Amino acid sequence: MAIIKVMNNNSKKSKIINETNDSDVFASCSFSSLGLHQTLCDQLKERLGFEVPTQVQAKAIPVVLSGRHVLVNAATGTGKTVAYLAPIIHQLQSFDTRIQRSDGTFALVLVPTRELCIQVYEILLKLLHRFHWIVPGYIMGGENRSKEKARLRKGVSILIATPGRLLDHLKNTSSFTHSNLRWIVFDEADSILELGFGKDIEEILETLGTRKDGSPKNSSETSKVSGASRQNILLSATLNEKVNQLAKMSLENPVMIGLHDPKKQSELVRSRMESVKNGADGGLENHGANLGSAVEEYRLPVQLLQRYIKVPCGSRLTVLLSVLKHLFEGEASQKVVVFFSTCDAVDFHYSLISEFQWPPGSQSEAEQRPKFLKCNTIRLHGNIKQEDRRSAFHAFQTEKSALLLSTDIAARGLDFPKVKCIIQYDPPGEPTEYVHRVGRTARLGEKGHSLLFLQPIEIDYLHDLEKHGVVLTEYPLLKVLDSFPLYGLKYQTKKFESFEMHPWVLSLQKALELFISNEFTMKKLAGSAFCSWVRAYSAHRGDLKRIFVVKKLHLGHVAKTFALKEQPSMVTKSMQKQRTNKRKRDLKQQGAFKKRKVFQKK
Ligand SMILES: Nc1ncnc2c1ncn2[C@@H]1O[C@H](COP(=O)(O)OP(=O)(O)OP(=O)(O)O)[C@@H](O)[C@H]1O
Repeated sequence: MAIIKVMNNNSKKSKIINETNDSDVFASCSFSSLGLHQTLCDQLKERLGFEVPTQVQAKAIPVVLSGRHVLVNAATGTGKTVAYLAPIIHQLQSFDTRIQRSDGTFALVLVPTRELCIQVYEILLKLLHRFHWIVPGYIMGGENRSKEKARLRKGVSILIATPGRLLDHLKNTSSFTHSNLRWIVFDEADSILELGFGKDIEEILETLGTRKDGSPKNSSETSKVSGASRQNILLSATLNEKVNQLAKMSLENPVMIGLHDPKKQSELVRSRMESVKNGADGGLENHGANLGSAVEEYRLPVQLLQRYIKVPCGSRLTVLLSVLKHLFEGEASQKVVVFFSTCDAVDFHYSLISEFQWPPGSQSEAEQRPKFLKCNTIRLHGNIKQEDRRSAFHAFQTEKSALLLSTDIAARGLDFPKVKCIIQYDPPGEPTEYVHRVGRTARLGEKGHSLLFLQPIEIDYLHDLEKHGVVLTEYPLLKVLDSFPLYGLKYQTKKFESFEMHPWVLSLQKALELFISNEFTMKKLAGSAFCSWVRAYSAHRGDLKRIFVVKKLHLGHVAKTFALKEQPSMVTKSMQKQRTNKRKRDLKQQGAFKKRKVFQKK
């Protein structure tokens, strides 16, 4: 019963991670006492400023050093990256014969996004400063393939990769040596499958010959680490069926770290017993992980203040802008992330925030009027060019005060220092997504707060979160709205039937609509954002369709959230597109295209 033993040991050694004070976040031991080489401990201190390990590092490092397969489940921002990088580096530097570039790749770290790829690579670079013979590298979508090929040909000892690009090189780069591969790490394990990389992962594991038994595919291949078998490591802040799937696919008799609360343990045992009873299993020791199907209780940092804003659809935009204004005017250095459901929505809000001025006035005084929001605004999403994505990511990392508008690209694993507030303007999909999004703040014991926007018709989402032990309180919106001065108008009464009737909201909405209607480019952006937002809303899956019901939306009110006076005709638009396509097809068939070209040349 190795799994249970380890979990019992862990629960004796440490307290639950989600506490606020340092002694609960950090372990009372040193990195060297965990068995790490002194030079590596020095690097952790000098390059990263890490004096002592976090609780999860203290638990995971010895287990990774032992060579067992591991599943680490720990809250966001608890230091999971170093928990696997440090022991891998320790092992690599300790080989009797120094490894060489020509030995190829020893460790592979799979991550779901390009930004996370760069982030892990940068930490790795720092840790390897004094181990120059261990070569770090990364391969990911959007980068130059031939340059990557050249790097792989020369040899990369520790390779960080996104799954699609890795598979591409496994198939097409014959000089990519991986016969010495000893570690495969799945960072943000649940997300890798959620983002649709499932097939790629199966193929990767098949190609690398490491489905569970860990033996290299070709036993005749000489291995630098002969005798040592493959070790697979899975890390995630949330557990769900996807992690279960990946664990079953890749882990053999794993040690579970973080699954130490009694509820999870008994779930694990129960689901194991059921499998045994059904004849599908032989016992706890000999099989892959199974996390059971019970509803998982999420572990969020307790210092995280979680609130929701219940706001009618038509007032969402004005409320968002007001809350942001309140935050940025309240504190000199403020770092906020706002999550949107689509790239178009990010683009629209980015342009709006960058250009909208306040108080409203005539065109002639436009140059003197200040911006409504005085903050450095950055945007990040998948349709931005790779170089711009990279610089946006770095800009938000280094800025002391900034606003990041992003899709879920920024939800997983990204470590932006000092983020104080997370706003989920468009609600997340699965509750796990909620956890990862809010996990960008309140990291490693720091303070942070989060705001979830919900329309009155969506309020049941709170019950879904409650099932996972996540309880939110209501944000004092009225107090915030009342704090804004109105130009020329006075608040008649403090009681409004709905926020839509609040004088501040009314005047701001009017100014926004005027601004959009006068700016052709903005109107176009708003139209595209509206269409993609409705499409994303209707794409909610499974159980969430019960809460996010597109038919219950008043599209006129949705238009108001993009400061449009009326809804753009999505139907007409798509019909027009269909008609144009059909006309083109017909013309092509008749050879009319050619004739027209000849005619034009004349
Ligand atoms: N031992 C340590 N001492 C001080 N700071 C640390 C230590 N370990 C990690 N950190 C810092 O804690 C933060 C969170 O670390 P990391 O990104 O590895 O967390 P994570 O658990 O992987 O989070 P997520 O689940 O969001 O991916 C980072 O800023 C990192 O630099």
